[in-house]
Amino acid sequence: MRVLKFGGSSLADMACLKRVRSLILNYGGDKAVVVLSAPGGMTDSLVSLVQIAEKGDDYITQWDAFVSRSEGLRQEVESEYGEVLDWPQLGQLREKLEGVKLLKQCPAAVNAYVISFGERISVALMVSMLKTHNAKALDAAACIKTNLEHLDSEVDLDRTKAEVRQHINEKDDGIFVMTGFTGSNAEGELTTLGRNGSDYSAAVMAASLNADICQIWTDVDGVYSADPRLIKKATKVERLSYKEAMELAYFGAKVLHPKTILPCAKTNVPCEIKNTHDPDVPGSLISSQGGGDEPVKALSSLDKLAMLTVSGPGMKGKVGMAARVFGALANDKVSIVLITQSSCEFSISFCVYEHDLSLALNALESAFELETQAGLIEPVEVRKDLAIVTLVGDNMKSHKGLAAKFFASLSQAQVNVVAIAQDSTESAISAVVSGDLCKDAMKVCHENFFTHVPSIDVFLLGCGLVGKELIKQLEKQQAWLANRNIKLNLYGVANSRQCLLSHEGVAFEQWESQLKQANDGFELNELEQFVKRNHLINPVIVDCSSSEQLADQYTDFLKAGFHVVAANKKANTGDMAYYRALQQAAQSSGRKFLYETNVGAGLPVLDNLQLLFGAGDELLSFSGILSGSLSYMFGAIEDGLSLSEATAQAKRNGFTEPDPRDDLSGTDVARKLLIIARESGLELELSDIKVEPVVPEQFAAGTCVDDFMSQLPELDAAFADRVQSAASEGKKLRYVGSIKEGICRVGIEAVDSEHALYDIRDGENALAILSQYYQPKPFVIRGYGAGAEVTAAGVFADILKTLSR
Ligand SMILES: NC(=O)C1=CN([C@@H]2O[C@H](COP(=O)(O)OP(=O)(O)OC[C@H]3O[C@@H](n4cnc5c(N)ncnc54)[C@H](OP(=O)(O)O)[C@@H]3O)[C@@H](O)[C@H]2O)C=CC1
Ligand SMILES: N[C@@H](CC=O)C(=O)O
Repeated sequence: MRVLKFGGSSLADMACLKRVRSLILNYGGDKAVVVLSAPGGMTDSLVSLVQIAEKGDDYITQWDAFVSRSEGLRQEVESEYGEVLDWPQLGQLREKLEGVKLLKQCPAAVNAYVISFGERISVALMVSMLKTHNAKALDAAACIKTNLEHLDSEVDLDRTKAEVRQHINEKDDGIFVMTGFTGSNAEGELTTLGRNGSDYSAAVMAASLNADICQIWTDVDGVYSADPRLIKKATKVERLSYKEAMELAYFGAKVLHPKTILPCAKTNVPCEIKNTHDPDVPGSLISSQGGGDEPVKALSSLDKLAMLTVSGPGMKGKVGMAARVFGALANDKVSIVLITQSSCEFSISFCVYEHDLSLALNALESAFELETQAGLIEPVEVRKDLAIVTLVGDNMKSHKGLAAKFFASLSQAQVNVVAIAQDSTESAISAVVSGDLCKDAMKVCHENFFTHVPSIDVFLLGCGLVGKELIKQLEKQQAWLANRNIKLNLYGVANSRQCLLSHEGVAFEQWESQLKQANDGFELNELEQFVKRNHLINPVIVDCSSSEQLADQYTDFLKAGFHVVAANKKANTGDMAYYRALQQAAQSSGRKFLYETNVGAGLPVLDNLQLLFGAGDELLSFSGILSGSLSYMFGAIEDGLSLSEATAQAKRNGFTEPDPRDDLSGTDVARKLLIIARESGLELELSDIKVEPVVPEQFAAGTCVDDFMSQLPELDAAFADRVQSAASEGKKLRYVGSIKEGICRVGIEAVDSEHALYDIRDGENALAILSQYYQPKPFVIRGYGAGAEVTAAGVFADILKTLSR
């Protein structure tokens, strides 16, 4: 014997009904009980008719639509399969609705009658469609026995078993078609099993008949690792235990009615979820064996919850307080979703559905009226808009560290945990979180437990030389990233005037033209809204501008939950208080502030220094060439170029700062030296760095870049003389930064062929770090220290570092 249940979406129209007919014939075998829901959307129409009638309003438009849909289905069936017998009496239904309208109220028994009408229509249609196969209608009211409640009633399994066996005996073959969602009480009155209760009807029938299987046919392939509407990457779970299925159904897996599993579990009947539209795809099988070694099977979430906390001195050590709290709620039929209690017994917190909140508050108010007056119980504390995220898996008990991973994931998603609960069998861990963060929590947990494809969500500010090259590299590396299971999305690009944000991700081939059409410039608020709306969990602001105004906002970026990756050196060379504030903001927000390219462009300078200092090393002294453009220019001048020609060439090569005066004034090198000094623990300001500029200070002041470049030839002769005079002594000029005994200097040095920096030219940087661990020979880093490619590559590497803990 098999039990097959078809939901409303599988019965929505004639095409669906015909598909279900053939599924019954293919999957039902010789002997099957088929349980049917109402045609999709029909129960909603009936509920709405009751609501309109209860207000005493005219419902004729809705009624006509209901009749036309029902009669339309009947005509279609009759034209192909002959007369539909036992067609439900629409006239009687109308009479009931008229009564409701007149009285402006709908007794529960009448309500049950009206809202269960759709199932009767489905059964009448299907029995007719299967009359050639001798299908018989089975009266659910005669079989399924419930408690006295008319709505949302509970099935009495023992009585039902006895009744079912009266109607179907072991020897009977054939197809029995039964209405889902309904039963009858001890008074013989019609009852309903709660919305979507047809699954429950099917499970009860399967249990009563000790069926071989209970198949729930629906519009999805099975139970998913998370709700696929929330998590696009959710995957089907092929095998589950009854317990896993129950936890999932209870905590929000919409594919299963929470009450469905218990009857099957009690009688050890396997339950299979199958897709009506894709029957060949294997479904999810729920059985006592469960299956699979994975410690975590799925994640579920439940929203629209409120948490109530009952507390006060009268709670402590008082026997029976919990019983009174929950007794009061049970009396008023408030369902409790989750409970936690503090170990000091001072308070009990629990979650209820928001629609039950006022009922719960009233119940508690009357139960504890006297204690509240006496100050023994505090007024009940309420938190609304909450959700529960639950991790489910029978094998969790044999794996350590899953709870830690769960809570680390929530923290990674910047989600605060309001309360937690774990069942003693360790097959479910739940966290109560703010409702608006539920999707973020689900996304990160799903990523960490199932897909293992972490995402990085980039917003690029500044798309000049370095920024543009970065976009090229991001595009080029997409396949490399995909191979390593990393999803790197570029969600926004901005220049100083415009900001392009795209929900689908900025198209690599079109970003320039699209940015041109964007209206306003970058605003942090807008970016925050964008991240919220799109539930992005690893947002990174990448600053490839040289804007001071952006650098001043980094602490706000970090506090707003963004990682910050900066090629821009202005933030780290602001005043010392801001430098400290940045480190502090990164630490307290749990977000990263990364700026490897601030010194040596793509060379691994700062990372190495931080690791060395972290391991207890101390800087003794530093000396090096820190400017790629000056390294290039000084070499080019040795080869015969003038200062102005060499500067223009360095600019064309992308080695100079956006304003080359920053290089020639020594400011850019001073900034880098200051950053090295600060990283090594010196508390200095930019003004503390002693700077000898390449060009006189007054020469650079006041003019714009173009004027400066056109006036620069005035200095060519004097500079050529200086280079020449060094050469006559066998020396070369190098622009060197040094730290000795806490004093930082940058300036031109003439070095001979024995000097380590003699050969450093063509854009190369060289850094010699003499430290406690690296002496008497220093730790040396050498390589190209400027240029769009190496810098963008360094920025890219920083972006990838946001994934590491
Ligand atoms: N070149 C190199 O080798 C290295 C450079 N760097 C650093 O990289 C940064 C970028 O250099 P580079 O690419 O040459 O500079 P560019 O001048 O080529 O590009 C700067 C970009 O920043 C944009 N921008 C300016 N202000 C803002 C703002 N408020 N909001 C958003 N965008 C803004 C500009 O927009 P618009 O066009 O509208 O002005 C432009 O797109 C600099 O800070 C530099 O010090 C670091 C290491 C090495
Ligand atoms: N202008 C800078 C670029 C890197 O920071 C340089 O020349 O080194």
